[in-house]
Amino acid sequence: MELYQKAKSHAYLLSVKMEKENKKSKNKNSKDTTKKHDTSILKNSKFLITILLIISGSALALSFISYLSSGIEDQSSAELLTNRSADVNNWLGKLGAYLSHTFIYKGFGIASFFFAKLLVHCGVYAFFGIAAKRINRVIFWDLASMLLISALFGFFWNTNPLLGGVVGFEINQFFVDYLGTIGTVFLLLFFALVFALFRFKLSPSGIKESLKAIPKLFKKIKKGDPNFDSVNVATSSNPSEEISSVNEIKEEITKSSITDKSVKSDTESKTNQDISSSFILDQKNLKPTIEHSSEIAFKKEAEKQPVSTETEDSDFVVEAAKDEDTLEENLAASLVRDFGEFDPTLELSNYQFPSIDLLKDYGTGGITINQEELEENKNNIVETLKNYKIDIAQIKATVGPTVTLYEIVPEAGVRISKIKNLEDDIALSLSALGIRIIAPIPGRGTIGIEVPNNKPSIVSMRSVIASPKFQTAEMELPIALGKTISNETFVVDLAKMPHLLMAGATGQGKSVGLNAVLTSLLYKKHPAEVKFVLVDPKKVELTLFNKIERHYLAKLPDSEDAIITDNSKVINTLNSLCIEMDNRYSLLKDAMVRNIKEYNEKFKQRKLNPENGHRFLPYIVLVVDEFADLIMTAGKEVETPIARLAQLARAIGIHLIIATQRPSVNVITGIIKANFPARIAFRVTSKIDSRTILDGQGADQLIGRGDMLYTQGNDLVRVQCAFVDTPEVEKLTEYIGSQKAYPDAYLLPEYVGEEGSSNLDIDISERDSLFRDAAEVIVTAQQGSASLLQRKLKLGYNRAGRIIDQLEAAGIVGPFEGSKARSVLIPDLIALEQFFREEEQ
Ligand SMILES: Nc1ncnc2c1ncn2[C@@H]1O[C@H](COP(=O)(O)OP(=O)(O)OP(=O)(O)O)[C@@H](O)[C@H]1O
Repeated sequence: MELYQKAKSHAYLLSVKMEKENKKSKNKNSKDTTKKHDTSILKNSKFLITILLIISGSALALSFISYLSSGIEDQSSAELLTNRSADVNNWLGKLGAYLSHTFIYKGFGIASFFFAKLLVHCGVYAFFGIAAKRINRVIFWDLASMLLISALFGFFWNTNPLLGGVVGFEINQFFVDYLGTIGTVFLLLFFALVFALFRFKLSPSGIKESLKAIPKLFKKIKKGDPNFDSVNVATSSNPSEEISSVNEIKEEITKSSITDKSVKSDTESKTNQDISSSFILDQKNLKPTIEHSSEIAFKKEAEKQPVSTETEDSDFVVEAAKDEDTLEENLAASLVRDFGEFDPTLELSNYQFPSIDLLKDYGTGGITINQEELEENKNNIVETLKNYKIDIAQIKATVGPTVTLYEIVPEAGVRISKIKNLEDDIALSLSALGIRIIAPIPGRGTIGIEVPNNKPSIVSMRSVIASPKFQTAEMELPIALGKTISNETFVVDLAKMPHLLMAGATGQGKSVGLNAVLTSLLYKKHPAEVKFVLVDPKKVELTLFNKIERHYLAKLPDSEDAIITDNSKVINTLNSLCIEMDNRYSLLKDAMVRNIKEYNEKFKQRKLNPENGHRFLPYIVLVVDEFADLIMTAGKEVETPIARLAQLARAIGIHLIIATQRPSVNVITGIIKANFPARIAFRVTSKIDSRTILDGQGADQLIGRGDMLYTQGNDLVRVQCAFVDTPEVEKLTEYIGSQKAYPDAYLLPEYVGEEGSSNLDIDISERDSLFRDAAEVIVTAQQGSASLLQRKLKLGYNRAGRIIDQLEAAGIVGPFEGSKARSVLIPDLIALEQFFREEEQ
């Protein structure tokens, strides 16, 4: 029975999904028909423009040729554009003569051909829909060529005004006036060199290589190397040389093929001859330009096509297998070249990171050292130890924001455990709370006694955010937790932790700690890079973050608030995160990478196709403010997904931060503890609690108000947590919230839990209050779909799904039918009325 119900709920889910997709495609279709008309007009006009460009470019080239051949004759008539009866020689009439005269004589000389070429080039590019970037490149280089060639002709061949045009002449006059003739020569040569270097991407090493290649080329020609292909020839500098050498090679190749394959049939040698003759014909057009080299490559491709040879036996056809085409250039590389790397922040490219001024400066500026206090404490420590016959060789104090560390080196022969046992006695003599003895301090060879300062100073969030250590941190998810005992900013990477457990008695600074974590991430990460899932059973602690919902928060598709305060919704969110985790793992598997960092890197380099479901993956940080409360109300239902996420989510960028007041073993269970190596302990009330959270004592000796111990599996570090007050968080979230945001919060995958599953034996008394209305909607529309109910009755997904199940149980709609909507078993409203009346009897 259970199985049947499960299968049914699954099938039902599918139907709802299909329904949605159908709806989407329908919407799309109706939009398409309205848009179709517009797009066809657009396409036609685009096509007309491209044709116009090609035709006008070709016409311009023809008129230039005609102008150059009939030349000077038309110069005067060109002035007579208004005179209809005037005779002109230009093939394109008066307009052709006028344009040619303007471009060639008054303009750029024969370099004006570049203009005609430019028109044709742009037309062809636009026709094939080649990226605007490449068209811009062509325009730039053609205009630059025009100017340079015009200037060169204007200077070196200034006897004929048609070569350089007025522009070439004027440019040179200008330079000659200011630089003299020799200066102008150098300048022009310099420009020509710069042009050659950038246009043809020549480099000194490239030129050297080409020079070196020349002797090899000759050797190959002499040997008649059949592998020597025409593309190599195209790079040689002298075109006439190329043509003759290519012909030589062809002869060589034909000769060798004849001698090698003398046994071949006549028909075959005929084919060879055909191919070689077409090859030679091709080489006639060969000039050392890029266009020609690609033409040759194209010919070669053509030669690769299957060649079917008919032998004497007409039934026997020999077909050579076609070679596979190879991609000349890596697709991803060409995409990156054309569009640049993918930028995840592009959608909110104007997003301004919050400035440090939003945070309050608590005016402490640093630590105030109280010499008297230091001296007194030192004497007390030395004296107390002396009372127990422990002599000290050396003592040193390091003043931190809340505690001072006294490092002592005992005389030789003193047992360390002896000092450790004196913890309470030292505390008594210093009459201070929270004395902690670290014996020995790992790696220092000393014993540490931490004594709280009389006047602790507040570590402001502002000071830690502004610290170079945080600002320059090269971490994925840097968190500035506070300052260590030696007053150094303490920055950790949440991505490395990979999950964080926070515990401490009430009022000891957990909420401030969570705010410090979130603030750090807000200062360092763009909204596209990190998303928060906030669970706040206390309902008041994290509400301020509501303002940044559409920037930084993630939520379930059907939930209204992004911040989850209702424990029953947490279960759905956690399960949804598990689905997101599974989805991300399959994306990673598909991309053949091991973690989110590599995946995003690959995605940025456009190596992953968004059409295959790939997308930029932001980090997801799940924050639970009161975990004990969750465990109390939901128990295993919460523990299982949390444990799953904790075990597996590290590689795919989901990190958990869990805070709890009660670090007892039934809250922080073994399975959770095992997966949370990074832990923060604020002050706790008992040694047992300290042991639960830190696997050792120490947390019970803290002094509270943000004094904490941090461990990542090995050493304990005492840190004073940075303090960030509610008004500061409010300012910060207001600043971010006032900026342009995404249309919605980041949507997690849909999850329908137990409550959404169907139960066919639904009791009439348990029917939804909208059951009757829903039945009417369904019968009127004759379509049994949950999304219809959602729309018409403005219901949430789960409730609509439940009503559909009840309708099925009542026999109003049929069972789930895959992609189709469920059939409606009652034909009209009258029959429905009848149905209800019968049911009531
Ligand atoms: N890092 C800190 N520096 C200075 N004072 C602090 C710091 N952290 C906390 N405090 C003080 O302690 C008070 C209580 O802190 P907080 O609200 O974070 O405790 P909590 O552990 O979240 O308590 P609860 O579990 O009852 O919510 C704060 O109002 C503040 O005055």
